[in-house]
Amino acid sequence: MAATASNVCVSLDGQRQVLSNASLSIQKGTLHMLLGPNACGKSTLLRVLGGLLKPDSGTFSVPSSIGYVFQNPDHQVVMPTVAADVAFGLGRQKLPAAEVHRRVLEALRLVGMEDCLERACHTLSGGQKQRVAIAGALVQNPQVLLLDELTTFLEAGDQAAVLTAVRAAVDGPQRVTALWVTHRFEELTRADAASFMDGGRVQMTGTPQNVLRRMHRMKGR
Ligand SMILES: Nc1ncnc2c1ncn2[C@@H]1O[C@H](COP(=O)(O)OP(=O)(O)OP(=O)(O)O)[C@@H](O)[C@H]1O
Repeated sequence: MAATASNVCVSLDGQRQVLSNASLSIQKGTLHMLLGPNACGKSTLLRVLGGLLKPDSGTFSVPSSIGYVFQNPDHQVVMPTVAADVAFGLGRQKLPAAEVHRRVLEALRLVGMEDCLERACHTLSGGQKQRVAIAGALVQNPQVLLLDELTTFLEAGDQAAVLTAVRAAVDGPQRVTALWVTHRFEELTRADAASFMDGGRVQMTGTPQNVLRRMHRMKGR
């Protein structure tokens, strides 16, 4: 498994339980989608896996190299040009300039943005910016990508391009594992597996088709 959570409990405000024995297993090299109603705890579980929030109890296991991409790329794409932004994450590694260029280009190729190296970030569409944010995570060679509602603000064309970029990272030579939180049922068609959360715990994990069926049954009740 690339990432697991086992009986994770989190209470915020010192009392209300947001995660209640949440358990999840993500297979290596898969795109795994996490769905569920508003406020059921999806982002909180992602934050635990990303090491941003310490659970009250339970255990979790993720590799040391994780990339995290959030809903709003404006919070993550901070440099003036695409190349500078993607290279930003490599800054601490003090790599030779040629190596930085090679890795930036490779990451941009994966997300289909290699022709935009010198573009000013403020001229990009929302979806292009989101793909630059994904490249910024990929350039650091993560084993796992944690992706929180990447397409909420995007139109259909941009949404499809972002999904294709993540699929390329999962299917490419790096064989990245991706955990993708979404509200959009249509995105499930691009997933390898899915989990449905409700009430602070994972209620079901299975094929995207089975999870979709279960969600439709619940809606019909
Ligand atoms: N820092 C915080 N302090 C207090 N409550 C919080 C905090 N972060 C999240 N919550 C609450 O925890 C619950 C779960 O939030 P979370 O963001 O994990 O849900 P979600 O399933 O991702 O929701 P959505 O689909 O609406 O983004 C919500 O009731 C939310 O208001």
